[in-house]
Amino acid sequence: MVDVDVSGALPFLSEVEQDKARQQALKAFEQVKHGSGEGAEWLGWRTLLESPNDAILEQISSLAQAIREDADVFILCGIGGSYLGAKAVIEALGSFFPIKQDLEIIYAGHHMSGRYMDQLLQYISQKKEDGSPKSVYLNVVSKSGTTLETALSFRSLRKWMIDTYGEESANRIICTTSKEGGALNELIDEFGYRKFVIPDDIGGRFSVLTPVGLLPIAVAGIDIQTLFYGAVNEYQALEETPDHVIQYATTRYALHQKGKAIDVIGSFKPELHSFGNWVQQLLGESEGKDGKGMFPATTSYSTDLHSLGQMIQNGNRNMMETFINVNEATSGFKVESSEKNVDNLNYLSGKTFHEINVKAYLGTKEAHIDGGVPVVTLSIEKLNAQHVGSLIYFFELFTAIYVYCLEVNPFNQPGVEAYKKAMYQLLGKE
Ligand SMILES: O=P(O)(O)OC[C@H]1O[C@H](O)[C@H](O)[C@@H](O)[C@@H]1O
Repeated sequence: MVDVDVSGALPFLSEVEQDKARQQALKAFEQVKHGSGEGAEWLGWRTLLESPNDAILEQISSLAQAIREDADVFILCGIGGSYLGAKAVIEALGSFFPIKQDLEIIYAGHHMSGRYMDQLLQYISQKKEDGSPKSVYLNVVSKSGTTLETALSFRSLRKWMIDTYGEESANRIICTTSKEGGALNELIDEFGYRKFVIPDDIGGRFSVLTPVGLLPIAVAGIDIQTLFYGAVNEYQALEETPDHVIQYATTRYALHQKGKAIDVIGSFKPELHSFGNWVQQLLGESEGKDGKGMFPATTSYSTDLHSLGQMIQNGNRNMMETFINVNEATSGFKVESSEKNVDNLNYLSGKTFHEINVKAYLGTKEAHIDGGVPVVTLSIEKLNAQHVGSLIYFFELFTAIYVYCLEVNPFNQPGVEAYKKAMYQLLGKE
């Protein structure tokens, strides 16, 4: 289970403030549980875990295995909830550097850089060392099937696939979209592409445990059954004993009520950087409505202590901080001893980087609390598929509960349309 430590935030709140917020969080949890809150038609991310569909997990795993055996490159074409969850898990559990001979995952469709597309097409067109062409698979993910960034990139990539593989391209293109509607479904009908469905009752940012996230994650070689059942376990545990998630929601809500406007969400594990980006969308699109919500700012430590650390320590006191910790070391890499000790680092000889990093976390936490930043720490035991699955569901449930505390519908994102409207007008779309 995800562990929650709010002791670094409590000194900033009175008992009365905590009690009031706790009542609100308990009420919000009941709304989620009984589907009685606004937007309750979007609770499919819970039903998914209540009654797991092993057949779909199996189907995704075996397709992923076949792709892994044949592919050199797997392109995930999507934006927002259609790629952030997969990227988060792949980076959390994968390798920092490409492993030779291993399949390469490339992201596309998440911006409109022509230079990126140009270079991507050149890159996948390059021959392998033995002179043979690269084997490329393309997974386009779009719930609406109409998102401009994704659709534009898919148009170019699909053309490249057809030019390169001819009719066989149909076996190499996999579409993940809604059951019906959208341009993507028309292409699927016309060209017979393989299709995975995003359930109607699950919004993009809550969709990582559907084929949206699971196919790319499985293609990356991660055990999706373990990931999924890690989430199922967390779901079951929190239905029984929601104390941890309620504590975090209570604290964050009480701090927001006191004027905190930014939640700096950081980890001392750089492999969790993209996980922070996933949390950023999950919270940002859920809570940022009606003039309410905290800005979710993702940081990666200790890197950002050398850029944002000053701001967090002494800047405007309008922020709180959420640390995401992993208790167990992910490597035993050690500081070696040096005979001459010119760099004066021998006092650290024999220690692991993990041990030093833990001290950096503890020191940072202490300093930030002293500097007036309330701190909450969320911890998982190990960085593996099971615990990352737990963390995913923890954040999903937390988001729903916390946003209901604000009396906001967590599941829509009406504001995102504003820029699209203005952009399409400028582009002359009919
Ligand atoms: O999956 P799609 O329909 O392409 O949507 C991709 C993303 O774009 C939108 O503008 C939404 O704000 C996001 O919530 C969504 O995840």
